Amino acid sequence: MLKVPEHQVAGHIAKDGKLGPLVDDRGRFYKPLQGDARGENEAKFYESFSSNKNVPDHIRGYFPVYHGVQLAEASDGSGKLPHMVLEDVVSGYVKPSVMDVKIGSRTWYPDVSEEYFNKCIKKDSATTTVYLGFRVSGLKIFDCQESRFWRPDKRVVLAYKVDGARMALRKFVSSNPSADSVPDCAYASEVYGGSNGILEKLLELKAWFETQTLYHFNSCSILMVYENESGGDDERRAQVKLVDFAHVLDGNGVIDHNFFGGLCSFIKFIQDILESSDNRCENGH
Ligand SMILES: O=P(O)(O)O[C@@H]1[C@@H](OP(=O)(O)O)[C@H](OP(=O)(O)O)[C@H](O)[C@H](OP(=O)(O)O)[C@H]1OP(=O)(O)O
Ligand SMILES: Nc1ncnc2c1ncn2[C@@H]1O[C@H](COP(=O)(O)OP(=O)(O)O)[C@@H](O)[C@H]1O
Repeated sequence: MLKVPEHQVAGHIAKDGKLGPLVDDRGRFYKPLQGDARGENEAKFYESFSSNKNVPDHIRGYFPVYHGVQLAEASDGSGKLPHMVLEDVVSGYVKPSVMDVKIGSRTWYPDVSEEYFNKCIKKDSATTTVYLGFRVSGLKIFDCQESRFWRPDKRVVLAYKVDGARMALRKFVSSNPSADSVPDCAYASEVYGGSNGILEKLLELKAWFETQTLYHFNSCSILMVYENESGGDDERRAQVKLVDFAHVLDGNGVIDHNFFGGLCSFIKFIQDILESSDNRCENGH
């Protein structure tokens, strides 16, 4: 039986009779193909990527595993529709904190319709996309002090300016994300830092983007996840995955400078948070 994902933070959501993704209880995420070119384009990307021998193995891990397209009962009650069957990135997490960050200083790309171009330009300038090369698209953080999830309204998230984006990235690794007080960044060193942390993963991705010319990842997001349930091994299981390939184009031998630049800018924000939280620990507060 498919159900609405509990931890989806952005994009089209399967509620109020709308079309959106579903999950099963075996770790799979079913993303419906939208009735326009977007769905087909994304499925085409997954097909191409899965069989592309030029993608290094260590880079594949940054993408959800693709299990093909299957007919499934759509969330909007319209009957059976084709869905891309993907690895559910948050399955197996008990209390995941999740954040979706759309990378790039523009979401439009050559040859889009004037209508789409105008829509993108408007959103890109109203958010931090143009200025920072990324924008926070959605987040849901487990507040360990309050023992509940905290999720700001979508309109609030899309209104973040530079300080808002920085604050969200600090809150993401804090034990007090919903408080009005300063986020404590209590988990920065475990989640962003360390050899299994998010920064290391982003740097590995960056190294690939320095030279890869296979694809241009327009309007694509980095999904960050980690666990808040304290298990025996204290493992945060921090993950970085790229999602949303509805607007990916062939790279045609050209570097994806839009994604690469945004990724570098994003990395700098994470490094700054790590540095400032390290200094706080060293100073004893
Ligand atoms: O429908 P909206 O206004 O929520 O916009 C969607 C965006 O949500 P946002 O408001 O930026 O959080 C959404 O952004 P996210 O995936 O949420 O970052 C997409 O841009 C989506 O367009 P597409 O599927 O990428 O072509 C956008 O969908 P379309 O409006 O293009 O269908
Ligand atoms: N493979 C996945 N596993 C788990 N969650 C996912 C996966 N893909 C997407 N999501 C969730 O769905 C949200 C929207 O995904 P996205 O592919 O951007 O959809 P849309 O095309 O509707 O914008 C993401 O922010 C994330 O929360």
